[in-house]
This record gives sequence, structure tokens and C-alpha cells, in this order.
Amino acid sequence: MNKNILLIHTGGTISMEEDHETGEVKPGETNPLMDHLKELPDINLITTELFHLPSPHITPENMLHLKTYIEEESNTRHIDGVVITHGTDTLEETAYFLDVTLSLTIPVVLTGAMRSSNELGSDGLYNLLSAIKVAVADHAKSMGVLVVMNDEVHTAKNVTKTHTSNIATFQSPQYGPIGIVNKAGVFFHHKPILTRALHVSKLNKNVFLIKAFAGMDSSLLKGIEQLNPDGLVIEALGQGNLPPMMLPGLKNLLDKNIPIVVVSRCFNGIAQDVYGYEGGGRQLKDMGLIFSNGLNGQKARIKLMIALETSTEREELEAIFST
Ligand SMILES: NC(=O)C[C@H](N)C(=O)O
Repeated sequence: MNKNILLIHTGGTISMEEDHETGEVKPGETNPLMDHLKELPDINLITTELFHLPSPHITPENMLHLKTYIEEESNTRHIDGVVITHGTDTLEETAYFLDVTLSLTIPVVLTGAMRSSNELGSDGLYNLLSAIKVAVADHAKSMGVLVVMNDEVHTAKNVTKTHTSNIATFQSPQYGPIGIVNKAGVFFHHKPILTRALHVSKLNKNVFLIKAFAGMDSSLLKGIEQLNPDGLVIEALGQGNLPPMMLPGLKNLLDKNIPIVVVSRCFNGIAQDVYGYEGGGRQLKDMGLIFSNGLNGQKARIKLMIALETSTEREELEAIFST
């Protein structure tokens, strides 16, 4: 029996064209991907263009709309897998949002391209075909949301964009890809640890993300306090430490019950409360900052936005960030 694959285009370079005279790459009136892949053996593609946006234009509202659309479609007809094309700049945020909020067992796969559709060596159509191969694979079920690019399969939780232009840009710093796609098929070499989906029906919380630097003081924190934040994520130094001059600003935010999540600005590893000096992770944890389990800043921000729709209690937020 043919497999039904829901193919959702949202935009990105994979849907753009290069102007060969000016070198500019941008979305055109129509999406060139809509003309491709009209027929594939043994597959019914149910294609829709939900957005036609460069991914820096994608908002949390767009992510929520995409999630709702996938749920509605999979509730009203038989779908064997979902493929989403997306710009690469914020692809990991949308992928992670879906991973945290969807509770589907069918494969949900995001892909994109680093070279637009009419460029020499364009990787879009190839990545799209690889993503469809994963979406139809029975053994890709119950793997959480996946990202397929450049012959590799990554988990939404670990994958991140690491290079501005290279087609091998998507990497999973913590554990590497979980599988590969090649001419012979789709092969997994480890299984992700899945967590229960978090419920979300709106996404309105005002959550900021800042990066720590040597000599940082409380001035940015004071500025954030003026903006009525619901939460803050800080990409801290090393294992999760901050310059001591930030402590008064952190205390003010905590006194106002603004949750603060600590991740590391390091590319790899987990933030933890190891250091006992002033501004060290141990002191930050004792003050009430929440340590996240290996997420990067942009994903921790998405998770905090989702979590805050359910609870503002520190213990509950801590439990959510420990998984
Ligand atoms: N390669 C890409 O898709 C990058 C593009 N700026 C986007 O995210 O829409």
C-alpha cells in the first residue's frame, strides 16, 4: 500500500532562487519546490505551503500554527509521516518546539538547504528526497522529531547549525547524528531518549536570551527588568558560571520571581553547579537559577516559553529542565 506523506513547505533557502545577475538569494512569487516531486513510487505526497518565509521571519506563533496543522491533519486522515521544509537559520528552534510539544509516533522530519534551488550544487531536492526516505521508514517511528540534512539524521534536541554556508552545517555536538541516509536506505546507530510531550495552546511569554562575557555587569539585566520579562535564559561561561558583577542584577530578577535558566555558551557539554567561587555555578544554583540539561540557548528559550504556559513554580520548571 502507498504511504501518505504530509509535505509541508514553510520557506527558507530550499524554496528560494538566486538572481544570477546580482547574486541575491530571496523568495520569489512562487515556491520552486511546489513544481518538483509530483510523483514518487509508492508514496502519496500531500503537499501544502503553510508559509513562504525566510526562517529569520519565523515566529513562535508560526511554530504553534505548524504544530496545530500537523495534529489536525493527522487526526483527520491517515498520515504515515510528515516532512517539513524550513530555512536553516531557525530550523533547530522549530524542530525542537515540535519535538517538545507533539506526541505522535509517526516520523516527523525537518529538512532545508544551504544552496538555493537554481544554484550549482543545490542541496535542496536531494535533502528533501532523503527526508522523505526517513519519513516512510517504519524504523524511524517513535524517534522524536528528526532533522535530515547532508545524508545524516539528527535529533531535534541535539542538532544545531554550526556553519554559515557549508552544506554539512548541521551537527549534533553532544552525541553526533543518530543515523545516516544513503542509496541503500536509512540506518540508525542509536536511539534517542524520549520525554513526555508538554502541552501548549498559546505561546505568549516574554522570554529573553543573553550571552555572558568576561567582565559583564548587571546593566543588561537591569535593562531586561524594565521590559517586564516572564523569563530569562543566560548562556553562561564554561560549566555554568557568571561574572560576580552580574549577581545584583540576577538577585533583583529573582526577587521579582522571574525564572532564570542557565545554559553554557560552550558548543558542547552540560551546564552544572560545580564551581563554589563567587558567581560560580554552585552559588547560582543556591540563589535559585535553573540549570538546563545540555540544551543550547535558543532551545532553552523555546522550552522556557512552553514551560511557563503551564507553571511558574521553580520546582516544576526545574523538573522540566532536568529531562
Ligand atoms: N539556508 C537557509 O535556509 C538560510 C536562510 N537564511 C533561511 O533560514 O531562510
